[in-house]
Amino acid sequence: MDQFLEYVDKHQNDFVERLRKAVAIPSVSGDPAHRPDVFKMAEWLVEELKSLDAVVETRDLGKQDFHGTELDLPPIVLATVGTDPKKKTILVYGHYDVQPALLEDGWNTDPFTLVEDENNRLIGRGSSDDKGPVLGWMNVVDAHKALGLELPVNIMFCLEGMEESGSEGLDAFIFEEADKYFKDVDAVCISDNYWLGTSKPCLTYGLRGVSYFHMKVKGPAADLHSGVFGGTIHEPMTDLFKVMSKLVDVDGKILVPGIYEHVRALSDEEQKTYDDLSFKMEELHDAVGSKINIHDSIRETLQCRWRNPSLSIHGVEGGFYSPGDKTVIPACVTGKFSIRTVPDMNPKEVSALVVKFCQDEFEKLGSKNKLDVHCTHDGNYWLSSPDHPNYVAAAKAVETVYKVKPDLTREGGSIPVTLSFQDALKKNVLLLPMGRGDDGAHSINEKLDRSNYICGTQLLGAYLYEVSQITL
Ligand SMILES: C[C@H](N)C(=O)N[C@@H](Cc1c[nH]cn1)C(=O)O
Ligand SMILES: [Zn+2]
Ligand SMILES: [Zn+2]
Repeated sequence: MDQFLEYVDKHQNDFVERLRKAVAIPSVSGDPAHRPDVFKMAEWLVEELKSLDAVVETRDLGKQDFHGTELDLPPIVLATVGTDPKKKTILVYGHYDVQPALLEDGWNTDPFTLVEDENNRLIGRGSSDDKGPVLGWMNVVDAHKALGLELPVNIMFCLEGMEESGSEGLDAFIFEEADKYFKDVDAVCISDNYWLGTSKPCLTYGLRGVSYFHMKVKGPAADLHSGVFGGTIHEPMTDLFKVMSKLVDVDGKILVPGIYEHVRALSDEEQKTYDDLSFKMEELHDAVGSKINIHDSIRETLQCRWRNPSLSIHGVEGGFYSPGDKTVIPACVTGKFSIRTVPDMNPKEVSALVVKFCQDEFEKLGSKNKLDVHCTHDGNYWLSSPDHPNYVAAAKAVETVYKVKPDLTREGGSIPVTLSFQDALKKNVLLLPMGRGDDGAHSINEKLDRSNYICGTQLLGAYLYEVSQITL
């Protein structure tokens, strides 16, 4: 393992170049205009994996209905490095699509040009979520190939291009392939989340689920002049804002009746898991870039992030948003919001409660406009245990590379495929993040510190050595 660790350290710049090439492909899955780039990213990965002597194949997932338009779904990239029956097989999952990013959103540099700043932060969309970690696994294979070293395990890659847009088609694929492509898998490792703070690595054993909603209000046949029609018609945007304002209060409490009914009560045992975490309020302030926290204690803040549901309002499609003062009445507007779900909430029940509440609130307005509200995608929460040998192996790897014991964390974000792998393969799934809590995933100026990318590559490799030695 020492040879490998040393090689990674010495070849940092080669690995940064690999990340530069990946970031340069704007593989935004949520934007149909970028769909060809998502395909380009898949092709780039295929070539890169082949150059590492992996046996690579792609699987077509069919079509997506994108608001009435048919789009091709990007392929699943599958790759295998090694098939030695005497070795364990570790399945690594990651995604090659990214969130949207525009310079005018407030980025300091072009989001799809990797820039290293004076603090050795590698800035670019997808650097942390999730191109850096995906390339981290490839760097491990690369280092072994260059050194002529045998990998301690067989590695299987499963890379998707729709994670940021609901992972359409992936669940069915995993269940279908559980006894086929994935039949030899011994354990799963996913590097697609973040440390709690900025200084200490963590192992993550829980995720929130997510249910995403679109609420469309339409009335006039086309956008109208507000001077001519203002005050004479029911306005879609006014109706939308009225209903949206009923969803959540300023302290984050969700106002949809019944939504908290199945939220699991906090046990004494769970209470203890919030002690001794290396996270300070200042780190939260730094990550947010402001002191707008609802709760003053770390304990409450983390409970709200990890084990309580939350509702966030994301945006409005169809409204006027450009600079200047356009006096328009938008004809059709769609409000977008999501609920992060937790044990023991049920996505179908959540959806039914939300839809009924919005319809009831709209009804109360007495508007003649039309409302359509529905859940566009959902994914369940996931909760495991950090006691499994897969986690023990990862904790040893953290100690080898970082000389500290990792924090044991849950995550407020969602990776619905985690639960699918666990249920379909009946194997343990570990979340082993590479990036820091202040990386700004989904935000402007997303970054991955060079040290996290390089030590993260070492960590993923060290984990493979440790897991090869342990009885799972
Ligand atoms: C935690 C992971 N890196 C992530 O960002 N997941 C997304 C998944 C998602 C679901 N709908 C849209 N994106 C997230 O938690 O928002
Ligand atoms: Zn991600
Ligand atoms: Zn993401």
